[in-house]
Amino acid sequence: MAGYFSKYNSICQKDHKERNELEISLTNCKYRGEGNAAVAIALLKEKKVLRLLKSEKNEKESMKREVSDKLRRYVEFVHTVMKPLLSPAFLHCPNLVNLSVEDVRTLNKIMEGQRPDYRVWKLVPEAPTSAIVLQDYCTFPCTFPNLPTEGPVIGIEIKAKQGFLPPLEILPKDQKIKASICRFCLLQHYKVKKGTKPSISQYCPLDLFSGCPHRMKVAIQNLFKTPQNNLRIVRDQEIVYSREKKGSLRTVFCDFFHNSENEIDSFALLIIQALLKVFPGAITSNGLLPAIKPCHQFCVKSSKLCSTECAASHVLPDGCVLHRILQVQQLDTTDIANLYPQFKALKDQLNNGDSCLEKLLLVLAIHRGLGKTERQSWETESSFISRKIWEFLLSLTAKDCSIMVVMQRLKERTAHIPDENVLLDNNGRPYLFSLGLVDLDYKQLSKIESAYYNDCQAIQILQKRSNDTVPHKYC
Ligand SMILES: O=P(O)(O)O[C@@H]1[C@@H](OP(=O)(O)O)[C@H](OP(=O)(O)O)[C@H](O)[C@H](OP(=O)(O)O)[C@H]1OP(=O)(O)O
Ligand SMILES: Nc1ncnc2c1ncn2[C@@H]1O[C@H](COP(=O)(O)OP(=O)(O)OP(=O)(O)O)[C@@H](O)[C@H]1O
Repeated sequence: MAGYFSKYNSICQKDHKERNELEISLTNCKYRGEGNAAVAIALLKEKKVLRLLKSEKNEKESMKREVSDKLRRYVEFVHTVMKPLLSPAFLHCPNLVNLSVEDVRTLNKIMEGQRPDYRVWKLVPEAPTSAIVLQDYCTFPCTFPNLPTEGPVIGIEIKAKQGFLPPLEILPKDQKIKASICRFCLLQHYKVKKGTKPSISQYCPLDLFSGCPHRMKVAIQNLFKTPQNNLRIVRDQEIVYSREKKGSLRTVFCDFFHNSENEIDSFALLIIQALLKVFPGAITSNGLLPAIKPCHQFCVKSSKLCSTECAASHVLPDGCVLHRILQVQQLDTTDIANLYPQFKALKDQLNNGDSCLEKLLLVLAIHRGLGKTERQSWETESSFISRKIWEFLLSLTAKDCSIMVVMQRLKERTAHIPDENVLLDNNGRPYLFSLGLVDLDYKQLSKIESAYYNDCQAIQILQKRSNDTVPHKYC
């Protein structure tokens, strides 16, 4: 096959992890969490995570057999597309491993009683399979040996979601509302109605991506209040705070800080620092992506605490993880409302619909026109639309990925710890930290139709809820 999937076929072979390097046993493995597509099991000694794909209970045998192809694609996609786009500073490339039926049986046993009810309609079939081995981002990488740390290791996962609004002028008349309510907030009522969300989240991604410490703090406090699948906290490799486990945050932070005053605020400040930390290796000097558009956007749900002066001075610094994610998210320049009809027209033009288009997209990989809003001189109308589709899919991955932050108190600040791995609390006391990105799946073409459909449904529901056009009535 043409394109990056064939070009980088060797990556998987080279990085193939030996099964005997991993201890898959009831004592060494712990359920770490799951999403719609995959389940993650922590390997405690190895400080790795096994990511297994799930399938629907009645899925066809042939679909189950595709697991290893899907994972190979995943590894190649992360290595050749997402790593350069989101920066090698935030990604370690995953490996593939083959698992026997006994391994899967053991892993399923470990998951028993741990999985949330609303996820069990999918499972890991009891059969030999492949899985992905990732670094456990709730522990420190092995390149951080023997540092003077103490107290618990706290891992935080933030699924930040879409951090910008599409410009009003590009939206069709019946979708103008999308310029005043962000996609995350827009979809909330629809998801609650469908039963996939328990309640309306108080979190607004525009606050988190604002770069304003005030608004970011509100975003994090709201994540604490309604974590849904947007916030998880792991303490010493054990999940202690999530949608399913909402205990006391004070207990979570017990022994974590140098002193025990205002732990929750102090923790929010450390997270903000981590999210705004500049990693020299992540500064976008390579010109791969266009500059981000201003991030001072407000949706009807976002916090209004940021003053005018503050809005002018607070930006996401180039080289921080939020900046980089937002850049990739903003590859979506046309909005699905405009892209979907173009996608349908192009599919009709092509003889072989989806599969032909898939091939067209795969050769794009990291294209020299990436992110350009206008059609380039070398592009035909259909190659321009293919690029827009490809950009939308890349952007979708960045809108759905999770940021993993891990922290531990440092007894002292030693010279050989790089600045980029140290956070300071309000009293200037140091914490070791590290950061990574997970859930970087390649999004299939079918996502274009579902994204369009979901937006239309969500708009309808919102409009039904209130015929009043005053924006705050929507929430
Ligand atoms: O489109 P969204 O915003 O509803 O995102 C979906 C997520 O919803 P949520 O983050 O909970 O709001 C959804 O998450 P959940 O299943 O709700 O945990 C998935 O991540 C889904 O991706 P995929 O189908 O697994 O590839 C996500 O779908 P896509 O990002 O692939 O569209
Ligand atoms: N490398 C890792 N280190 C630590 N935890 C991880 C790692 N990879 C995954 N996890 C945990 O497992 C959960 C599920 O993994 P992942 O997000 O890849 O599943 P998914 O099904 O693709 O999710 P989604 O529904 O969001 O698409 C994550 O939300 C995270 O809590």
